[in-house]
Amino acid sequence: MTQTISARFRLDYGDFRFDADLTLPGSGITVLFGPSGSGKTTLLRCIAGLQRSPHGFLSVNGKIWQDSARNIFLPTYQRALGYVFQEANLFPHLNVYRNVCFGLKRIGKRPADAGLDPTIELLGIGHLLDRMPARLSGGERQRVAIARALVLQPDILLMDEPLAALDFQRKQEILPYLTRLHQELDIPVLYVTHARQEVAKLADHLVVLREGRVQAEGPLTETLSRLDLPQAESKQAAMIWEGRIAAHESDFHLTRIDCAGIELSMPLIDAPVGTPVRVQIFARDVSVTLAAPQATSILNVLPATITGMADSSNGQTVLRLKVGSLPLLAHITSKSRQLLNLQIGNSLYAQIKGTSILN
Ligand SMILES: Nc1ncnc2c1ncn2[C@@H]1O[C@H](COP(=O)(O)OP(=O)(O)OP(=O)(O)O)[C@@H](O)[C@H]1O
Repeated sequence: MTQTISARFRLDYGDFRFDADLTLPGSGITVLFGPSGSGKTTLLRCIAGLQRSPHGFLSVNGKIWQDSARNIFLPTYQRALGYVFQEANLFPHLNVYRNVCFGLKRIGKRPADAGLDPTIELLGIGHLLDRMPARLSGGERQRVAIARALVLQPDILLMDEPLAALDFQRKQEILPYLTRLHQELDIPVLYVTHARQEVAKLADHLVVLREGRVQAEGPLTETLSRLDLPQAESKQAAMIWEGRIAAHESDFHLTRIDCAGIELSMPLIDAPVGTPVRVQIFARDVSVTLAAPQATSILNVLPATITGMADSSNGQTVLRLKVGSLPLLAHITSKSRQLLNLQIGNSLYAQIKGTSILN
């Protein structure tokens, strides 16, 4: 069976035209990113069959859900999908347990057969089963909504800004559950967000939409390191590295992590050695030096090679570096680039302040 999602949709709303042709991984989290009105929800709605693209094709891990050329269009209820919205939309008159089990009757499954217990455990809602929705926090409500979608054992999970309605604190509470979901779920998840923290924590694959078209698409680090996209120049430009906790230096409140053989020092992470982590390194926090500094306060000085360079009109240059096998972006002034006479292929050192790296 082909473990991919093939989606081709063309839609005309008059002022807005949506035209996308995507082949996405059949597992992991694909984040749909893009400005307001770029077509992220439209894409999810086409996948769900809530919006019918007259010229469309959709297959999800080998199952054809739409093929306009052959006049195939499965209505939403025949598509094995879970859809989680910004608002949890729980039934107010049913307790958590009955909300979670609500859709099971329709698909003819009993709770035990639907893998209810692991889902409840995964989302940490076991202690809430008797509660009514009015007595749940926003984050708990969303966890229930995700559980309700997952017990249906869908072939794909669609999540449209599931954290957008939550305040900062609630977001921080729910993110670890989504990270677990990410590690344990083997169905594909399409996840719409505007929030870079969610991209950093959750994305395996990134689709950047702009004005109804796919501007870029690919594995996370590959896409984030593309210099031809406006995001490379933005103040928020960052690279995500995956690694494991190698050691703690508790006296200094530091943790050392190992990312594909590269060791980084960063602020203490409260988790055991060996725990997988994702760290975010902002391009604005990376500087370069041609010679290894002798005495520096900067803890992370990493041998690197320049693999790409782009000057912007505002006197800034974006460098794409390779550190071992990992890509890294650095924002420097175009003046520094000129003074150091930097060229593609040069070897140098990337310097990253330990305190600037985010977990
Ligand atoms: N049913 C519809 N009829 C006409 N236009 C529509 C319809 N649905 C969406 N649009 C238009 O399509 C465009 C894309 O909308 P969509 O909701 O997909 O964007 P989005 O990227 O999800 O935006 P946001 O981040 O604000 O949620 C918008 O210009 C919107 O006004």
